[in-house]
Amino acid sequence: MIELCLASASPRRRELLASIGVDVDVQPVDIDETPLRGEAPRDYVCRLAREKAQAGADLIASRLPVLGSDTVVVRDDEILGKPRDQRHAAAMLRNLSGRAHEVLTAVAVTGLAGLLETCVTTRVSMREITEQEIQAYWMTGEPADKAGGYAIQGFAAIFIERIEGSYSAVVGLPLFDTAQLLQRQGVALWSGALNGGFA
Ligand SMILES: Cc1cn([C@H]2C[C@H](O)[C@@H](COP(=O)(O)OP(=O)(O)OP(=O)(O)O)O2)c(=O)[nH]c1=O
Repeated sequence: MIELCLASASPRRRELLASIGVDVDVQPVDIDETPLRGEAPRDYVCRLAREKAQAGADLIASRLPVLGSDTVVVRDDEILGKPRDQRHAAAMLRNLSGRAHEVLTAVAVTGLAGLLETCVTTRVSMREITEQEIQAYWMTGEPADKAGGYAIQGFAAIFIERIEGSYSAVVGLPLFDTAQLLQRQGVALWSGALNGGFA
């Protein structure tokens, strides 16, 4: 039974939810993703997750809970979203090469319990990446639709030395924290966890 609407075009988010037993109706939304002047990265991702969830709720006819989410890479307080083109992607990877950065993923869920939200920070350490690797990586097609221009779940795994935090959050949805929000909204997870935690 479908118990959740996913306000997202991201196949990763749909697959991550399926992995904990949550099938969704998909309702992509189109919101303005321009940061506000002086907006802190954390405030920005939280606002976008909320706006996606609310835009989804406004579009659907049913009263299903609606989940919106946003992921950004942050380096020295600068928000790195999706690359505009190859040059931009290369510049992002040069900036991340040989250092640690943070990945922020916010999740918001509308429902009977009101609008619930959370934001998860994961620290990702990358080894140094050569110019040749940067150019070759673009050709894989992977960077184009990913925050920071890389995919930890893909070829970029060979660049990532260590993470501290949530792997699933880097891929697009922190599963532990998301499960807690969904249970508070009464959404059933895999069958053994129907009423887990917050019943
Ligand atoms: C850092 C990183 C990001 N990503 C993805 C997660 C997000 O899908 C994407 C960041 O863009 P988002 O704007 O968060 O999401 P989206 O445009 O894919 O989907 P929607 O707005 O419709 O919900 O980057 C990875 O898949 N792997 C990674 O290692």
